[in-house]
Amino acid sequence: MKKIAVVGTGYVGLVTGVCLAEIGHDVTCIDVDQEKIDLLKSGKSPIYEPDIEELISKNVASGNLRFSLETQDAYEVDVIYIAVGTPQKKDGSADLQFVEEVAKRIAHRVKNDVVVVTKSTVPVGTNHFILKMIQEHLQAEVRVDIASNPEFLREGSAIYDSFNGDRIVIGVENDRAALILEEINKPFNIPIFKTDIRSAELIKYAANAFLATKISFINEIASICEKVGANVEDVSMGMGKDQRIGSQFLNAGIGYGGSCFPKDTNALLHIANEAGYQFQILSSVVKINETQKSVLIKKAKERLGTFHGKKIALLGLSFKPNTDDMREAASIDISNQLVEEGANIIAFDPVAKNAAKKILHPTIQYVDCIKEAIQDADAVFILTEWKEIVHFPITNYVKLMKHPIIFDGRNCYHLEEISQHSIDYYSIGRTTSKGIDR
Ligand SMILES: NC(=O)c1ccc[n+]([C@@H]2O[C@H](COP(=O)([O-])OP(=O)(O)OC[C@H]3O[C@@H](n4cnc5c(N)ncnc54)[C@H](O)[C@@H]3O)[C@@H](O)[C@H]2O)c1
Ligand SMILES: O=c1ccn([C@@H]2O[C@H](COP(=O)(O)OP(=O)(O)O[C@H]3O[C@H](CO)[C@@H](O)[C@H](O)[C@H]3O)[C@@H](O)[C@H]2O)c(=O)[nH]1
Repeated sequence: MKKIAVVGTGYVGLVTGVCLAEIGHDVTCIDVDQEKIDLLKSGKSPIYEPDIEELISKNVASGNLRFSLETQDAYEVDVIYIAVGTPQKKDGSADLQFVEEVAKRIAHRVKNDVVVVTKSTVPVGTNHFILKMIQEHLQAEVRVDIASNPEFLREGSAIYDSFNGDRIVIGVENDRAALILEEINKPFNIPIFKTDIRSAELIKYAANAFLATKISFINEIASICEKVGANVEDVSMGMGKDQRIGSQFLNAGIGYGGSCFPKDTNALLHIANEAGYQFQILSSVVKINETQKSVLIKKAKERLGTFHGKKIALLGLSFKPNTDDMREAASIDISNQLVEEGANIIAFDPVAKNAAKKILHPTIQYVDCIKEAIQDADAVFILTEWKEIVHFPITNYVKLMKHPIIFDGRNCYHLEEISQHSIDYYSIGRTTSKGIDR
């Protein structure tokens, strides 16, 4: 059992802290955000993530887990994980201000030997920059080792992913740090891949960029499918059955969003550029994703002519299901454009309503059920494949809408089923269904 501090209690820090406590470590989760710490102390999670509140209660009760504002005591540990944000700067590079701040605070606070582990996604060279910052500001005579331990969890299945990951990557430069990291992670029973620090840092960006590439690739195949009358779902299925390709991350849609792919692809382009290399594939991946965000609007404009005065229902607002995260969600650009062109928007999301209210246009109305959203709507846009939307009976669109027109950005419904109903149905990379009586 190790005494661990996790600095930053966002999606990654909170999940990391909770899971490390669950496997028996003594964990203090630290944040500078008083509101978050107060909420966590009351047993509530500031983020929506399946199973997290149960694990928080269980581990707080067992004494393995506690939450703290930034104090001296909180740093009296063997290992400190850095899990603060590394958002995108205007030039596309990663903003390291929070990481730098934490490094300085560690230097001022630590009183015993520690290993500083970076979980945040950071450009190559950042772990060494962190060590330099700590050494420059260190107040006590202690040994500080560093390790890169990039995180691969997905939002919405973060706890599951932490216990079922394909690998744990550890970048180290000495045996002491390697041994401590191996010991900490052993109970997860996940293969550990040990490498040097710079490679570990790059693995994270390369993995996200590759997944983003798969998505942009299938989105381009979807556009070709629409032109040649093929079905992207079958193409994707047929490709994915080849184990060298793999079936995951080949779902065509309205592009990737979220807190990671958009910022990490741009950061990697910046890293490559700084190193004097033009990463051409990745530049295209990013451009294709930008274009993909507008395909639904384009289809809708062709069908409806104008959005002015139209009642449009948006189903699903978060960047993907099972999360309340709105960062880089497709709903942001799409709703902004619809509002700008005079549409009246009624929105439904089973979880992200409150998060959406903070960033979407104030004229948008929110409702708590799909039926209410689509009642008398001129058109429906499906932006997130929440199970509530996927399993919503198709007959309800016919019963409740004036003249059912659906623009589905996530291919939620089977074409065969939808074609049994009087619905105009436009999806991605599949033929348009005009319904039985048209
Ligand atoms: N969200 C994901 O799914 C995911 C997955 C893998 C990796 N990552 C990476 O992990 C990092 C964190 O991402 P996130 O989504 O958890 O971020 P987040 O914005 O949800 O959380 C960051 C937290 O750090 C806190 N913080 C900032 N400065 C601090 C300081 N000086 N001391 C203590 N706390 C401080 C903030 O208050 C916030 O609670 C990023 O580098 C991200 O790229 C994220
Ligand atoms: O076949 C697919 C798969 C995903 N997406 C979209 O891609 C985005 C990202 O999805 P996902 O990867 O499931 O979510 P994240 O939580 O952002 O997780 C990614 O980003 C994290 C942060 O770096 C990494 O840790 C994870 O491994 C990586 O999957 C979402 O908008 C999805 O709708 C598609 O369009 N098609």
